[in-house]
Amino acid sequence: MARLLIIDDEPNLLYSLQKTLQSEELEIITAETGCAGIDLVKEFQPDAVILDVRLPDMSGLDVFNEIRGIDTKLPVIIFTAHSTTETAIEATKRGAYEYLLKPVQFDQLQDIINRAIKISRMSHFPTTFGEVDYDSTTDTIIGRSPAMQKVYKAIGRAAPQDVAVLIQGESGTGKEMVAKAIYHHSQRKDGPFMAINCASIPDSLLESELFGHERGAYTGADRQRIGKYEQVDGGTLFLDEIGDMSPSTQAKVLRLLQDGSFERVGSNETIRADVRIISATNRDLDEMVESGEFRQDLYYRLNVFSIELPPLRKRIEDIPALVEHFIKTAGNHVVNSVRGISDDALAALIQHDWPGNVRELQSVIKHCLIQTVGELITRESLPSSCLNNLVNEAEKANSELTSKSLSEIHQHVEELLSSGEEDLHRKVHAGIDRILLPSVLNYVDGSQVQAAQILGIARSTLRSRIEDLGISIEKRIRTEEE
Ligand SMILES: Nc1ncnc2c1ncn2[C@@H]1O[C@H](COP(=O)(O)OP(=O)(O)OP(=O)(O)O)[C@@H](O)[C@H]1O
Repeated sequence: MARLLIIDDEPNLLYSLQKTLQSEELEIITAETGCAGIDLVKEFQPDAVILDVRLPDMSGLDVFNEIRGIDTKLPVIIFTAHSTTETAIEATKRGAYEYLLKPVQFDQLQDIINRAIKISRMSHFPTTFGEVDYDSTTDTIIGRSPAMQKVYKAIGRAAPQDVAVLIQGESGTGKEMVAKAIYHHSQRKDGPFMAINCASIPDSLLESELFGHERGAYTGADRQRIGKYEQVDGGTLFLDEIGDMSPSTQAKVLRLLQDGSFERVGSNETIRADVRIISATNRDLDEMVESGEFRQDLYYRLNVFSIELPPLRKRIEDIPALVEHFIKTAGNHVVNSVRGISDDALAALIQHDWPGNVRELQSVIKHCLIQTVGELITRESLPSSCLNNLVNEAEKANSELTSKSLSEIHQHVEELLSSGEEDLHRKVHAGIDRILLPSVLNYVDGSQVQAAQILGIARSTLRSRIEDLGISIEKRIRTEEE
């Protein structure tokens, strides 16, 4: 369960925030003074803090500085009134996560809290690979397939070098986990970490989110805003879904990567920041560069080091370990008695093609934990989406049976080859057509129109094959009784 500390001297506000925000996933702790808040940061180690800039015993900025001294990575959301926005802006320049004007809108607050908690967890809890330690708070990348071993080596090589890294792979393959692992194994691991999902923010707001804006820069910009790039100075910025950036944002990000400088939207002042960029995308950037949708120069800058995450269907040997891992970890959220999976259920999971990759497998296991009554996940508790492939497998088996019956043809080809015959294509095809064409024609009572349709060839082709092979057609005339 995540923890949120709210430091505000208005008891009514504390009460209503506690009532509305408290949930099964979020515990709320409150303090009415700066000193009490600082003590709670030490004692409870919250995942995020909401801090009012005006407190009875200390200035908000001093409280913020103290909190930073305890935990540099703890996201602090500042509450401010119009009269104290300067202090809030100053705190954001020093790395506060966000500031919000009172009275706050609940939806906006909820969204910011969720994002802050996510960032807090990403920057506090390391990601490792190899052995899993279920007693610790580390997040482990599971998989020992050769494809994943390559990924681990790449993380090991990329992390200590202070260069841009581009992570590519289909959705749900673990790109965010890899980004986190690179950060935690880098020289900047004690510095700030921020993440922006370029696809989830409307393009008009993305530039402002990244670079900030001046008051009046555009309609609705009623106050200055500090961008994430400025806030994360000295740290690491994870740009997710980079393929979704507009050409104008691409141009600005290119400049950042070239000389580390940028301007807030609506300002001429050039700001410099020292930020390592890790980016990720599930889109084919090579193709986007070719079609002109993505700048080639930016692609080169982002792609100093590249890591490709393989789709799950190409590393099916990792499925048993992932299933075991998700049974153990998803069990923290779902009450169940499941200890393992039956062989036929596991076989079905291995045969599925996993378009949603590891994320899909994770939610399938969660589904199974709810559906399963006993200790083993069985085939009956799998969602139908995982069983579709079994039908396809059965079809494949049927076509394999047919090919077995055609093994005589194979033998015939071998004989023709060893006896030095020529014109093999015509001869072998004639053999097949002598079986195929009469069967189909017989099936449709001699109708060449229907036979051509079933065979998937032109009527004229069918006619000339019939003539070439001298096939006689028995045309049956249907009687009324039939
Ligand atoms: N190898 C792995 N071991 C354990 N868990 C994994 C692994 N790969 C992915 N996951 C889990 O699957 C989910 C999706 O992973 P993640 O968000 O890193 O994928 P992604 O590639 O960034 O997806 P998207 O492109 O949709 O953003 C997460 O819950 C993550 O913990």
